[in-house]
Amino acid sequence: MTTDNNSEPTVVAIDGPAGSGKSSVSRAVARVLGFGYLDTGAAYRALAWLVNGSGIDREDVDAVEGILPTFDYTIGLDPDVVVVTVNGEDVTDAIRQPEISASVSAVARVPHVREHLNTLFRSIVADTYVPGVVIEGRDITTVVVPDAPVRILLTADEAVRAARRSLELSDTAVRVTAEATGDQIRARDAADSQVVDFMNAAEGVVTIDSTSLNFDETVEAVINVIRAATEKEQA
Ligand SMILES: Nc1ncnc2c1ncn2[C@@H]1O[C@H](COP(=O)(O)OP(=O)(O)OP(=O)(O)O)[C@@H](O)[C@H]1O
Ligand SMILES: Nc1ccn([C@@H]2O[C@H](COP(=O)(O)O)[C@@H](O)[C@H]2O)c(=O)n1
Repeated sequence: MTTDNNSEPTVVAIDGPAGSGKSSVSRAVARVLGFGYLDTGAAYRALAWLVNGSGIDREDVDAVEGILPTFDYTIGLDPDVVVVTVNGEDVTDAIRQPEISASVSAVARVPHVREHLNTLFRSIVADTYVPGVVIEGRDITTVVVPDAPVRILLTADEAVRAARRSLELSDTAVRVTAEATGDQIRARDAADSQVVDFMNAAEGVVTIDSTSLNFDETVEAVINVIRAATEKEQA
């Protein structure tokens, strides 16, 4: 892929439901293209971690908004090493714990939180020196960078997402059935869908359904969309 060193980074926006492969596929795509990778869900998770640790009631919108000025957040863009810190503390692993997955949607539904984090995401992308950035989440194609040259909705059937996620979890000390994982995915998607639509592609957004694709085929499908869009832009 040709890129101009003096130009803005090529922004690849990817949305999708829980377990659709956004983070793993985006990281792989970023590696292949030499792009940065920005996981926006990590910021919502990190804020939920701070809220939980502060003893704040996460349903208390004023209290959640009130903690934002003390939320000093950093995340790296290197797809090989994603390190997340809050107020200088490394929370990379802590934000992946089940209690954070179960509580993050409450924090993410606060409008002021979303505005605050969206401003942060845009400034991280603007300040980067890499040729491109793959940025993934729930409202990237519609709210964060709706004018991105490449916008993709990555999806897969719910049962397939649950099976993939439960396979991943069964590799760890936590043994979770596909059924229990399916319930968690459904609950989080239902809560998150009340705030943003990531189940239906907005106008101009390309849907990639990986239900019957393996991981490498999905990465290839995303790269093909990026190549087609950037070649069209350069023509
Ligand atoms: N096409 C695919 N074929 C097989 N496995 C896949 C495919 N795409 C993703 N996976 C696997 O599915 C699991 C879930 O993917 P991933 O964590 O990237 O999803 P996600 O959309 O980022 O989820 P969340 O929103 O919950 O963070 C991972 O184990 C990943 O390797
Ligand atoms: N653009 C986004 C990204 C994430 N969220 C919220 O964060 C949660 C965790 O996201 P993961 O991608 O790590 O699963 C997610 O369930 C949403 O509540 C968001 O609102 N917008």
